Amino acid sequence: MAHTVKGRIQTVLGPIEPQKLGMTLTHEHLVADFSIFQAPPPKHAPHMGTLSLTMENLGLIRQYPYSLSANINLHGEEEHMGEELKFYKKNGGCSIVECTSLGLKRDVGKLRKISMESGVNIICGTSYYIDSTHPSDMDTLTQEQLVSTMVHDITEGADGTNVRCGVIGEVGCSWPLTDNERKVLKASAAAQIATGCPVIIHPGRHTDAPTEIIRVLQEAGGDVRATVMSHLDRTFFSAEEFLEFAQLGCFLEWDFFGLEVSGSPWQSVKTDMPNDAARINMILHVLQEGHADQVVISHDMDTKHRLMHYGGHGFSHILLNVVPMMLRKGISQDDINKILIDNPRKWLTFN
Ligand SMILES: CC[C@H](C)[C@H](NC(C)=O)C(=O)O
Repeated sequence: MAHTVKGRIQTVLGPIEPQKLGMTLTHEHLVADFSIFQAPPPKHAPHMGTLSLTMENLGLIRQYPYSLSANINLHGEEEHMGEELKFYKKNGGCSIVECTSLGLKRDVGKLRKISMESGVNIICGTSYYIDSTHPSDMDTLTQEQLVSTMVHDITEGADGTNVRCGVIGEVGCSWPLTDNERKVLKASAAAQIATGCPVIIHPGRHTDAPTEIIRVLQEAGGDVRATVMSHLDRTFFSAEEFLEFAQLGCFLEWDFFGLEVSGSPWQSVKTDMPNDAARINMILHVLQEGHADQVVISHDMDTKHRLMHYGGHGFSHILLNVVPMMLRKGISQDDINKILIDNPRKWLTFN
């Protein structure tokens, strides 16, 4: 049967009607390996790389989550992920966009199993992550070959299964953008044109990166209004930067809710990671300037220590802790519904 998903949303269990999507986290990981991000240990704990995830070590791990090799590979956590998603559903959550793309050890068969067991809709991703995770033959792969891989993942199935991808992304970009990442961006735009599938981007760590990426996508014919720019809470640091970028018309994503440690191996001394209150304050400002239809939020769960099983905030953090703080800070329930329900639904519906 022809692949007919126009006007619907493609989950790992098949297409659904948009009104079935419900409350949605737009940038998460359930099955992925982020070992490429292993960071050096702090001087006071030179051997932390081989520690176990225990209560005694949790304080150290929360400060240096990417310095512990056991913390940055989510494979093998499927049972705990299933328990997390059942709790998420119990708290009103309905759907999750799982943004593990090629280069992060995606396994859509495991995602299908987690979705079946938890009752939570999962939307999985295609395209390629950052340059350092590209396949060894990326230099010789043509843009047409990249498009073909993405279109196959969307229309036939990924990883040798019949599980079809419902987003193109997260598409990985470094700073500066490499030639192969530029090729992948153009291929992602072409795959979007060919299938009507939405796009989600991981920008490089520079305030100029998001705008450059949008320009590349637009020049390749991409639909900016069906595109999410991720990680803006670690990329923009002033209201002016957010508001100027919002004029371009894509979705803006704050997706590190629950990460409340000031530092990270990649931030400079001038770009401290915000806490949740600072994220909400900036979102409130963007809403007040008329961009309520462009905001989406998530946790970007990419390490074990953030799971409840290991003493973390879990996938229900936004619903249980962030939403009440948003209301206390003056964000209306209508705008919260836009952020968690309406905007994800508009973004994820195939054109
Ligand atoms: C998986 C995301 C990257 C490790 C990194 N995360 C943070 C918190 O900075 C990023 O590039 O966003």
